[in-house]
Amino acid sequence: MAGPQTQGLERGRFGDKPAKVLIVVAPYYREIANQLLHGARAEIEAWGATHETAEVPGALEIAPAIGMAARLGEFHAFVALGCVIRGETTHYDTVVEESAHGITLLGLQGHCIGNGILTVENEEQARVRAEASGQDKGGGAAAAALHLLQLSRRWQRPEKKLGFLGDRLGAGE
Ligand SMILES: Nc1c(NC[C@H](O)[C@H](O)[C@H](O)CO)[nH]c(=O)[nH]c1=O
Ligand SMILES: CC(=O)[C@@H](O)COP(=O)(O)O
Repeated sequence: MAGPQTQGLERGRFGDKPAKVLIVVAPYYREIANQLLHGARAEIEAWGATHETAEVPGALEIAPAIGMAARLGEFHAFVALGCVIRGETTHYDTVVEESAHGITLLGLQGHCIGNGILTVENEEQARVRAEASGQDKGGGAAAAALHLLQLSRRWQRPEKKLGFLGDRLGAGE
């Protein structure tokens, strides 16, 4: 399993209805993006979930794209993939901070999102972190998103599924 081994949460299939994951990738550095995608897709499939992929121009567009897709209600979890490499100006700081901030805001709205946007000094640092056979940050981001989905499903109260009837029956009190 990619990423930190979260205690008590193992890869679990999501019942008979596989989870549907949207990967939003910014292929600003195409080869790095491909490595991240490879790791993320392998991890999602290991969880018994399905995936679709959407490309955006750069890391700053990832959170807006996820926000648009989340409003469709078609996907259960999201994975953000990209690579930001420091240049000569302070633009790096803007791209790094705002791309992460946008993802955090969406997560705080209850969306299950894993952040696999690399923020590095050079392409070698990116390569080591992107390779599925290396640090596999793409797989780690996918695992994080699916852990959040697993938690959300664990915490869903049965009466919530019953709706009005559950409230009337006082379930869960
Ligand atoms: N420098 C990098 C960027 N910059 C582009 C921005 O993300 C954005 O697409 C642009 O400002 C238009 O809104 N993006 C990356 O993903 N990686 C970089 O290193
Ligand atoms: C992360 C960036 O925005 C950076 O690649 C842009 O490079 P520069 O700061 O040299 O314009």
